[in-house]
Amino acid sequence: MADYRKQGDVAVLHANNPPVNALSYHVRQGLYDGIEAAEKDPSVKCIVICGKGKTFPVGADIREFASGSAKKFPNLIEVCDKIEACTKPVVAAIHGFALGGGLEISLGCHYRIGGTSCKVGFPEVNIGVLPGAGGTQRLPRVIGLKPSLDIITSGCHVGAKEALKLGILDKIVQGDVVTEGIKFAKSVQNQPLHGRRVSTMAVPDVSQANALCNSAMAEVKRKSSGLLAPVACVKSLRVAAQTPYKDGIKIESALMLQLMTSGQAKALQYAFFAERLASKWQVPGGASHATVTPRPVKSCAVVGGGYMGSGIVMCILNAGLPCILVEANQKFLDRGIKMIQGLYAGSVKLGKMSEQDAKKTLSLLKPTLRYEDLKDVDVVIEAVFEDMKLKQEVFGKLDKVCKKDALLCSNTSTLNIDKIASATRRPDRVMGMHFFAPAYYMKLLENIRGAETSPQTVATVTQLSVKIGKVPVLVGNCHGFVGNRMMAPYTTEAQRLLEEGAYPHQVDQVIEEFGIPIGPLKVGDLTGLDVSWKITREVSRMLGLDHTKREDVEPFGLYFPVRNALYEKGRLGRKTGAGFYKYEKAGSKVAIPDPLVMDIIDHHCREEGIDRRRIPPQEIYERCLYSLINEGFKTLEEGIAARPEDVDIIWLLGYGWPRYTGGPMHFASQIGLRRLYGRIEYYHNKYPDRDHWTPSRLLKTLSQQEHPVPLAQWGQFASTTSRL
Ligand SMILES: CC(C)(COP(=O)(O)OP(=O)(O)OC[C@H]1O[C@@H](n2cnc3c(N)ncnc32)[C@H](O)[C@@H]1OP(=O)(O)O)[C@@H](O)C(=O)NCCC(=O)NCCSC(=O)CC(=O)CCCCCCCCCCCCC(=O)O
Ligand SMILES: NC(=O)C1=CN([C@@H]2O[C@H](COP(=O)(O)OP(=O)(O)OC[C@H]3O[C@@H](n4cnc5c(N)ncnc54)[C@H](O)[C@@H]3O)[C@@H](O)[C@H]2O)C=CC1
Repeated sequence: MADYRKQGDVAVLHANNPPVNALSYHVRQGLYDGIEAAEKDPSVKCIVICGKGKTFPVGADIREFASGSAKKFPNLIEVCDKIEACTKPVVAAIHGFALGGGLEISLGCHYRIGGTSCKVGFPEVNIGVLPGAGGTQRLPRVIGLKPSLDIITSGCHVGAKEALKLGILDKIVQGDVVTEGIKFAKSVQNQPLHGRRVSTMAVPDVSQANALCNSAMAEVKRKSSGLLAPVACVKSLRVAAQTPYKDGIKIESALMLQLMTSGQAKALQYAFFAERLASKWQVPGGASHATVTPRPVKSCAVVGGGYMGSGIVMCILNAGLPCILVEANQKFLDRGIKMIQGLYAGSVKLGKMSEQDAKKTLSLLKPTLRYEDLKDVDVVIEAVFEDMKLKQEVFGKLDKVCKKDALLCSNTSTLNIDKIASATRRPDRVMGMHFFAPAYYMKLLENIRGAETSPQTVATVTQLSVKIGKVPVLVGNCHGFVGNRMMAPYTTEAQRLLEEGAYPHQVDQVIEEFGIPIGPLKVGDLTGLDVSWKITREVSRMLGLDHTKREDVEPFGLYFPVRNALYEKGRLGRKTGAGFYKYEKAGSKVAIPDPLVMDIIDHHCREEGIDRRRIPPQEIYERCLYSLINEGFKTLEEGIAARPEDVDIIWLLGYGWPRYTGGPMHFASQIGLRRLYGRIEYYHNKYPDRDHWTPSRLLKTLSQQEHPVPLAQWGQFASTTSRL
């Protein structure tokens, strides 16, 4: 797994473990043995380490953390030390990425050169660990403590130019990096190695170590409260400044071992792989990402340039695809274009994009009022108002004007995809593409497969989703799909708690302490109480209910008396400066608990004869989160979600669920399914009229197994009639 070849008097060691040359046991062994062989061979004068295929090694093999193989001899520390101790010059020739253990290997080398587009970094904090093969000890010795703190605690990638400026790279080379590495190695083969072994160097900005580390510690605690890895990184970097390498590495190892076995690291690593699994779809009948070829997409169109549509247009333009935007009238078209131009101007102002690139990107946009202009596009994404009649009208029109193999997609957040598709003569080429707001920023795409959607449509939409920078999750068709469906019991319970004894800030505090950045009632204020009021009215209408009658809507979980009372008083949320909270002024972000709201709630309870009680935080926590999780299990048992990992990715990327718990399903596995089922059954008995407390059959079955069933096997117990 590391190829050894000689080119004249240069030994070239290629890490060879496709696709990203992760440093699994055999690669480490190969590198270790290669250095030993080169050292022993008198004809070898210098050594080049590089990566086969598309990249230099991108780090330790994450899967080996759980299996324990990461510790097996030679572990990565031993490999890096072996390289550094070599008596012949060793040059790292970096192309693609040198991340984590890959960068550590290169810091063990005596020289580092990189291609113009290479990137380096320590992304370990993202998977709950630290650069534990000397990274926290060697990097500050090369570039100083301050930039090391930034790079290691942020996990960000550093481009070649910046890496050269910092001193991580000794040279940037054009052309083939291995050829250049060989040339470079020959040019230094007679240079003394004294001064090139990083572990022997001093940290340059050591005098400021305390001040730098104190401020970095305060910053990581503020930014990522509760996360173990960034704190351990700062601790380990402080040690680098204070102790010789041989002692520092021991402390780094001890911190690494603690992190490796932490629940946070397991959850974050689970999330890493779940995210990569998401785009690997399969549908009943067996067609899958591996068997179906997507159609090429050369151009797109978006119908409706409002809040969502304009963001969707930007995703398409950013991917370098031409996009037509259709609006209902000139006024709204102008508004949409202005919104898009404004966002690009903002990016230019912030230095995220050059003016020239913004201009070039915007030149791909073609605004129009004529549906006929869409006749040649490959994919249309509709983002008009959430109204079935209107969407059917739009799809009917699109079906007439678009070429027959064009795909027609809807950004609906709740509506029935099959009903929308029924307005066309091509239901096999209709799909949901549920973007999250703001669409240009949020990574998640919930792609909804209708009953007649063809596998090739799924393949094409999945490929397009990846091209526009999203993580696509394929789900089945039901009201709210997976994400919004699970949101419903969560927000319902949050509001019902208000009637029983809690106030908005008490509910939100519990949820925010759990790690969801904004509690459900603040979210209510953010989206607008008028919006949720209208949704309740529409859903009630669809179900043939009178939304003003408690007896009608309560059994369907559509009874929100506190929200209604606030709405009727014109408290529509942030935008009016008052909702579940008060705000300094309309549009302000800081939610302030409002005694007036507490009076409204108390008054409502008196009128209804409800004895308010003190609700313990644990009850708030369980009622909001466990009801949501129960619904997640229902999406699995019905085959709406294909895998628990998909449910988790939807909540991690779409709703701000804390990544260090892995997502609602992974979190459930950590609670223990038996215990979870017991609590859900308890609330079901207490609130038998609330359908969302009916325990999921899948959860019940899993909870009754003699031994806990690993999450990856839950699917074997779910429905055989997948609606995906
Ligand atoms: C690199 C990327 C940016 C590439 O992105 P992209 O091209 O989009 O491809 P992907 O789809 O992401 O990936 C393709 C494919 O590869 C898989 N993959 C990627 N990275 C890894 C990996 N690191 N390990 C395993 N597999 C990986 C990915 O899953 C895909 O496969 P698929 O899932 O089948 O589709 C991007 O991939 C990326 O960002 N990757 C992650 C990079 C990363 O996080 N690197 C850091 C890893 S952690 C690390 O390096 C740790 C260390 O620094 C130190 C380890 C020290 C160990 C020492 C332990 C011993 C200490 C104790 C001694 C004391 C003795 C005692 O007392 O016992
Ligand atoms: N707002 C949000 O946070 C999210 C909304 N969605 C969904 O996205 C869709 C759009 O929502 P928003 O962008 O928020 O609404 P919006 O009100 O901001 O924009 C809708 C746009 O559609 C245009 N429009 C209406 N009829 C049209 C027609 N016949 N032809 C062309 N354009 C037409 C309107 O002029 C308006 O600009 C809805 O289905 C909504 O459920 C999905 C995810 C999140």
